[in-house]
Amino acid sequence: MTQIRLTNSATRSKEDFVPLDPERVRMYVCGPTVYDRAHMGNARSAVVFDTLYRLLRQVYGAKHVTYVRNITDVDDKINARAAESGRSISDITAETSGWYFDDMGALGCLTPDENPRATAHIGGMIEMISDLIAKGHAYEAEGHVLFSVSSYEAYGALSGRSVDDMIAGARVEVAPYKRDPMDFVLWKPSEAGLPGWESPWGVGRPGWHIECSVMSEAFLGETFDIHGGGGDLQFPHHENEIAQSVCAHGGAPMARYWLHNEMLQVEGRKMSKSLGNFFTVRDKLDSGLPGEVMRFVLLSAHYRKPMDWTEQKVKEATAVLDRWFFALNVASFSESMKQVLINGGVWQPDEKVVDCLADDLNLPGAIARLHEIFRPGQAVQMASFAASLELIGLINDWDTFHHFLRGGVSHTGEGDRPGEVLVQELLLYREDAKAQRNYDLADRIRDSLINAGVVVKDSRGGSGYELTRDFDSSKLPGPDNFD
Ligand SMILES: Nc1ncnc2c1ncn2[C@@H]1O[C@H](COP(=O)(O)OP(=O)(O)OP(=O)(O)O)[C@@H](O)[C@H]1O
Ligand SMILES: [Zn+2]
Repeated sequence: MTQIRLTNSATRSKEDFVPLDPERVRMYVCGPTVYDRAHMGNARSAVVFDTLYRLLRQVYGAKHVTYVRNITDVDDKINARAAESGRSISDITAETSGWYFDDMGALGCLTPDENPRATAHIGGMIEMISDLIAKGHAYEAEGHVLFSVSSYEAYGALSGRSVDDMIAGARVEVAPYKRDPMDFVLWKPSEAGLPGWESPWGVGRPGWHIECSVMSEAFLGETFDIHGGGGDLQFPHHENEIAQSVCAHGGAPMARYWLHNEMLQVEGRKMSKSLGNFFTVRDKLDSGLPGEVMRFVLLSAHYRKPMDWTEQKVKEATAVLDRWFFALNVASFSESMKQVLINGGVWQPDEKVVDCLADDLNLPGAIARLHEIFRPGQAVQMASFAASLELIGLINDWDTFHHFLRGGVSHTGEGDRPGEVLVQELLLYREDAKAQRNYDLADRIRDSLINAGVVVKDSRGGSGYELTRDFDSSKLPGPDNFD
């Protein structure tokens, strides 16, 4: 089995990934606060963890991986948006989360196995908060419940900072009801007009951090394998999640591997809603940019390095995908042909691509390898090439594939001649036939190619071809002729 290695923020080192239970690999990722369209920075996080999810499924089997990503649908930014727009909170959160799934889907992200909403877990939050109070890790003050940071010795271990550094470096809200400025809110009172739930501390609503502790436990248990999110969440959000979970669970660790994606930047600063320096995924989709191109741009940098979004990168990604998708030839890799290739054992991602991904999600390396193995017209290689693209989410279904080519991205392949795509299709079809030991069919396909002026070159790795000067595409039969 491929050994995955991951850089664990908690230990600041690259480690062998060993799941607690390989039959049930568990990952939790902090999802969106739903009051606005996702911007390209949010998309980077979603795409990175989607790619990790795909790798885990490849290595451990799709049935053996559980991916949970929450939806924060209770938050003061949502309340503010509702107040200024005159719309109801539930309208806004329902619409925005729908957008999120649509937009991330357009970027080839699989829907996580569980997508819990904070508001469906308020009961669990009240329970965990009561438990933290009972265990002496939290206290009530003026209708608020606060987590007492001094009650948890390891506070700050994830970000590797001392409490003093944290106070200096963060905008810590000083409030009269806090015993210590680092203490953070688990529960706060809600005035009329704001969302509120009955609790032992009066009508109120949860602070942000508690939802992730509660929902990860609900779906993944007290200790699970991977916790992910953007590097901007490492402190204080993840530090606080750990404090809550570890203290509620009698010292059991929360997640064993903490992964953080670096930020998508605009001129050196984090793309963010609050700075206003963002564009949304939807803007780009509406302007006609295919989701595959956006995903490719996002995958082209290492997830632990900051990256800028530039038009040059978009141009390059478009040119590469255009060449790749054209060579993969739309028509021949039909879903049924793919099944044939799968059954014949031909549809397997390239081993070195998998190895690159397993090495702390080295996507630039994986993409370099894809350039290396790109062999238009060589069926077996192209099947493995396509399976590799599928593994990193660049091909999801064949409709997406068609949509990309219809998306007005013109073909830039060098030197292709009319009918050449059909030659490639027929060669692929012949590879299938061989994989199924239907040599009679394979020979008939070869003869028809020779008849049209194609030199078929068989080698151990698959078949290549050359077009002679007499090549006449009108003499080629369609794959259907062989049914
Ligand atoms: N510029 C960025 N680059 C990479 N990931 C980001 C970026 N901005 C936010 N994220 C990540 O996107 C996910 C969803 O975050 P969320 O909806 O809370 O966005 P946000 O942080 O509120 O956005 P903003 O900072 O723009 O207000 C989180 O995992 C967060 O770390
Ligand atoms: Zn979280």
